[in-house]
Amino acid sequence: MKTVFRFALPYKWSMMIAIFLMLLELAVELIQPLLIGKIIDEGIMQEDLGAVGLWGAVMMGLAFVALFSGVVNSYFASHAAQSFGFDLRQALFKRVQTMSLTAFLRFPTSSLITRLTSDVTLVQNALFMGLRIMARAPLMVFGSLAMAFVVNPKLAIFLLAGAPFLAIFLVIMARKGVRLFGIVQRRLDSVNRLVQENLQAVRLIKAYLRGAFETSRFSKAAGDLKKDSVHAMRLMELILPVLLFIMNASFMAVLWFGADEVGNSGMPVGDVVAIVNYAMRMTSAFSMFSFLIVIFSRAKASSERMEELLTTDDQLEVLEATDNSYDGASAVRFEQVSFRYPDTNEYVLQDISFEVRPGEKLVIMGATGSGKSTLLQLIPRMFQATNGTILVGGKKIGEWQLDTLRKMIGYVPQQSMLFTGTIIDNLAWGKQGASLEEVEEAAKKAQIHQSIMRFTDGYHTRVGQKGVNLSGGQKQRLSIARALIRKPSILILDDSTSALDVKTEAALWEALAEENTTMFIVTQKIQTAQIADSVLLLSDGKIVGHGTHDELLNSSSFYRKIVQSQQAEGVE
Ligand SMILES: Nc1ncnc2c1ncn2[C@@H]1O[C@H](COP(=O)(O)OP(=O)(O)OP(=O)(O)O)[C@@H](O)[C@H]1O
Repeated sequence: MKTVFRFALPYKWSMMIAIFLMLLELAVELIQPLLIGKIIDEGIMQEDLGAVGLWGAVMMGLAFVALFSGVVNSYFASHAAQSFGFDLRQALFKRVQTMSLTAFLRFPTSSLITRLTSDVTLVQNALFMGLRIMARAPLMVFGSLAMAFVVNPKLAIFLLAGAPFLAIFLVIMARKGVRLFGIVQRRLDSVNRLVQENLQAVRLIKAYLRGAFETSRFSKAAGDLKKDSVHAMRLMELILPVLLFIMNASFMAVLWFGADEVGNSGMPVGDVVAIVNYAMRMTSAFSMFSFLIVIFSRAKASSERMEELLTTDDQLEVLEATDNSYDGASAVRFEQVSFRYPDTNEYVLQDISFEVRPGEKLVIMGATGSGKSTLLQLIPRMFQATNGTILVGGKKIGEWQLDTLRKMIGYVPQQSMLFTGTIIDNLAWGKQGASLEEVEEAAKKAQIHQSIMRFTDGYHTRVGQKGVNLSGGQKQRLSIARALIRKPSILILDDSTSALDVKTEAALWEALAEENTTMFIVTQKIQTAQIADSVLLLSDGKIVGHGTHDELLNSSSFYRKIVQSQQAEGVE
């Protein structure tokens, strides 16, 4: 909890004022029964109306102090809790932004969403409730008990008798609560995951008529959430009846023994009334406890989940730079690189060595799952190579500042990803402060300018969520334009031209030829391989051929088979 509640420190003054006012409110409440006792003993029993008036006026005055303290306490408690929640959410979001892909594999997206939404809200509410009433419950219990002893120790002893049972019971329930609410939050992760997947795959689900199947999957996840929530809440609901039972037993003992003492030993009635009043206050404080235990168990479970995210150590290793200059000899060079994904045993890339010189175009081909995307992701250090060395501009990639390295690279992933907003927003996203001219220039090169101009609103056409109102080829070209706007020295196209027709693709290569950009192109199309400077053939994570189209035609049966299969399909 420490890491999470550190974010509350900047609001320590608001919290301290809130706590002070809470204590003031509490002190007033603790004095009230004493005054009731005085009204009875000095006023009613002595038939002294003046004393009733005096103590009554003091009670009213104190009630106003309590009212004022309560209102101002809420003001400061809300400020501290809301600001804490805001800062915590920002910090978590920032953490997610800087997290490596390795860490992303550890935290599924749905779980990240729950952590940034529901978990933050639960902890934020706990802080608010803490500042409003947390200290009240225990202090009210101890304060009432202490005051009861001041008034009449003989009767107060009955109130103390149940305390050890209550304390043990509450500790056990709090521990169980943290565990059970941790499970509830994980169930919420699963529900979020299903909602997210279903919303993303809405077309697929409709096309495959899998709506009913997905609904039943959702019912199962939501049912599990309900079952575990009910289980946790039922257990928590046990707290109040048990507390009330113990308190009522003490209460009865006070009344029974008190009545006896008033009759036989002349104990003042005011003492009994005051002790009964303290017992009632203790009971209400205990019922507050049951509520607080639920809130704090949930908050503890949630803060542990956030802490895991905030403290996960996944910094990419940065090597000491030996030389800052870009030697220009080779744009990218792999030296005996092997890679396996974190927490897996199998190497998906083995002993990969090749070199691409500045401005050259390398085409990577291979069967599905042969490691093409993985290889490309190593260049901008999305993942770190397990063995071997990768050099960019003659320098080990670990020696580059991550920002500098990534600024040099335009990366177009296999799946085009567009954000909700206009086309221009999406393109300018590639480079902060890009001008309209730069956007248009990139769009022209990516062969998408004319399509954009055909839209009624041109560059200001709104793109639906994930680009739902655009064709696959349009999305791909917009993604390429977004990468080109950065004027990258290295352009990585991971099967990003698959939806383009032959003519458009040829026009794209022609436009890109004017740039001195080093290109890595994953494709299945032989036409693209023909215009590349070299072709790298991958099979099961190993290089099985490397050379120009003509060289491979002579040397590689693997390559000839690809060519023949495309000729057979009439692609050439
Ligand atoms: N996050 C991951 N964790 C573990 N293994 C992974 C992960 N991503 C990919 N793999 C495995 O790595 C291997 C190579 O995958 P990769 O996506 O690089 O292949 P690819 O050649 O690009 O395939 P495709 O042409 O189908 O996109 C596959 O066996 C895949 O199962």
